[in-house]
Amino acid sequence: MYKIAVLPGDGIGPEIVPEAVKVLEVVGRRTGIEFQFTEALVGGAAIDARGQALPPETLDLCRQSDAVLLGAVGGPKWDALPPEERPETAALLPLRKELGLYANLRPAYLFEPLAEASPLKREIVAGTDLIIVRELTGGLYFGPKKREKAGAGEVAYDTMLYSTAEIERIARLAFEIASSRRCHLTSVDKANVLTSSRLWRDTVDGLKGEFPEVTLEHMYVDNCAMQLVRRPAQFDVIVTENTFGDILSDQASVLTGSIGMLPSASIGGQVALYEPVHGSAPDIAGQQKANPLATILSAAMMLKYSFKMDQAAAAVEAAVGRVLAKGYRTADIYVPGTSLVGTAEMGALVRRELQEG
Ligand SMILES: NC(=O)c1ccc[n+]([C@@H]2O[C@H](COP(=O)([O-])OP(=O)(O)OC[C@H]3O[C@@H](n4cnc5c(N)ncnc54)[C@H](O)[C@@H]3O)[C@@H](O)[C@H]2O)c1
Ligand SMILES: CC(C)[C@H](C(=O)O)[C@@H](O)C(=O)O
Ligand SMILES: [Mg+2]
Repeated sequence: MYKIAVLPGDGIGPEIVPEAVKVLEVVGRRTGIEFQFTEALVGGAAIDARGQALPPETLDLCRQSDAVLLGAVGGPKWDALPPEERPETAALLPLRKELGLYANLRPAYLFEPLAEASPLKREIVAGTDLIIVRELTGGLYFGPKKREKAGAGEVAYDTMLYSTAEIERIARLAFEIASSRRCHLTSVDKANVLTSSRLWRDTVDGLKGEFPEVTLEHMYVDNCAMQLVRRPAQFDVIVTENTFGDILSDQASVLTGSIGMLPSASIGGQVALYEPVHGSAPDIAGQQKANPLATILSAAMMLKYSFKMDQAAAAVEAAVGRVLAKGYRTADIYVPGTSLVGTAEMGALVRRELQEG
């Protein structure tokens, strides 16, 4: 039996997360493995109900679970709060930090039927199958920061701070992942300007000898942003700093048709956390327009990484592929000639394929 903490959060979270939970229920029935789901409050929903973005009982539940499934947090309702009380900084970042989730894996894979859904030409996106290994508990997000009065105005700073140990553990994981894939690792930094990037580059270089089968290249982040939309097929595994990885993964999502397609796994601690790359999408919340596939594919990553159920994970991915091949699309990936469906309908279609497959 596996215990799964379910944190729907805000905006479209309560619409997409149940679709992934129901997919896991089908997997449970088919494999005979019991999943026990317990829901908890996080983000704006927790601020409203408990006055705290990350209530202690939510953190305890996560710690006592075998895996965490999260929707998204934040939205305009809580935007006026001071930075330290916002759902993003008071719930999501501490949750990742508390659980020790230093590695965030963000695969960007193009399901072939979606080549038409990308605004980029088919010839450009063809062959997109990369994974961004984003450092998640250090860097610019977590270094010393301050905002204070200075003369007539104010000054503010954030610090991109890394230790050798922090870089080594994320880089080693990225080398290992590259080694299990197409053996090409791109380390992305801004070493022409940033001191922390110099340490990043030197540390990554220091691990090269342990992975002779992997070809390592270094790339500046600005060039990487350009190369991603020029020739994405050149990438296999990208390892990078927290903020760079955040930005590059949203960009990579466009290659796959939509940000509604990108799953993620945050690993490194006792309990891993799975969430779509996108946010709470307030502009479409409550309308059954959200694409649940990123969350369903995040659940597939849970099966693979937390429960070592590789076959079941592949079955979920294949079911998603078949639904897309049959022409069903949520609004974000819709093109004329395909069949427009809502959030719950898309979830039900994946489950039907899974049951039949
Ligand atoms: N992990 C998280 O919890 C997380 C991640 C990113 C942003 N956020 C928060 O979410 C809020 C909104 O942020 P934003 O608008 O910059 O980013 P967003 O990812 O929520 O939305 C960006 C755009 O993508 C669309 N989109 C996102 N997910 C989609 C889906 N599943 N299906 C279809 N369309 C989808 C939205 O409708 C919107 O047009 C903010 O408060 C932000 O801080 C949270
Ligand atoms: C909401 C925000 C703090 C978060 C991040 O930057 O990590 C989000 O953008 C993400 O990509 O998960
Ligand atoms: Mg982001």
